[in-house]
Amino acid sequence: MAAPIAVAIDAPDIETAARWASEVAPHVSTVKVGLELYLRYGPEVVGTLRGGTKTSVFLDLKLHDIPATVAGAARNVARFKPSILTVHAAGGRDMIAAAVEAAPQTTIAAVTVLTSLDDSALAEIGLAGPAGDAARRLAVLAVEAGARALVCSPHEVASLRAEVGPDVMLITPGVRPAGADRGDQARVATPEEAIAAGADLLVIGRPITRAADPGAAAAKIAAALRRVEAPSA
Ligand SMILES: O=c1ccn([C@@H]2O[C@H](COP(=O)(O)O)[C@@H](O)[C@H]2O)c(=O)[nH]1
Repeated sequence: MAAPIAVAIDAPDIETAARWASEVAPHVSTVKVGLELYLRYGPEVVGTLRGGTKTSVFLDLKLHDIPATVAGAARNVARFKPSILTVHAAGGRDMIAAAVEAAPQTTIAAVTVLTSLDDSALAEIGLAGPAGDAARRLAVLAVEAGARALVCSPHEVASLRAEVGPDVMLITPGVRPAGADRGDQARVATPEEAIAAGADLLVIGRPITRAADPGAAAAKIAAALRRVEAPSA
């Protein structure tokens, strides 16, 4: 079975994106399209990756605007049937509810606190921290507004799970295999730690896509996750 990994296909062009996606597709459940590709190619990139791989396509556009504008945007992209669409929880209750209502066939995932932010970055932008507390506050708000999925760092998975229960999908970027470069990510953990904490879907980009062999890198992480899920096997 494909591992619960969404590979972040943050590629400079659609040819590279299609190559990475087809290499990782045998090993993972999902490929993720973000702003870099979507702003260049629009819906074409969703069709290309879905057609070439048969994996789910997660559209990580992190919508954040007034409710009417987000509703319109969510309605438009829902036509391309992404499995998941992200909005920023900080857009507020009405904005999240508007996205959920506008895209009933798509799982709306609310981004709590970006995994690139640490406590001092949060203080600088005036968001009451620490990050774990802010993520919990935003998670509760988002779920009350109708979101069925949350994006958080692996560090917050256990406390969010306790807060929102078993039915909300917890999606974690900020995942780095042991020894991998953390780059611009601040709140990180290994794939094994994230899955053991109870994450449903791990978002992993550069540790896979920038490897010499992305397919082999994805297969190696998928195998490590299987060992966590079935420790006695
Ligand atoms: O809080 C967040 C929300 C989204 N992301 C996205 O996940 C990937 C992570 O890529 P890596 O190369 O594994 O760092 C990227 O597409 C981000 O836009 C996130 O990192 N943190």
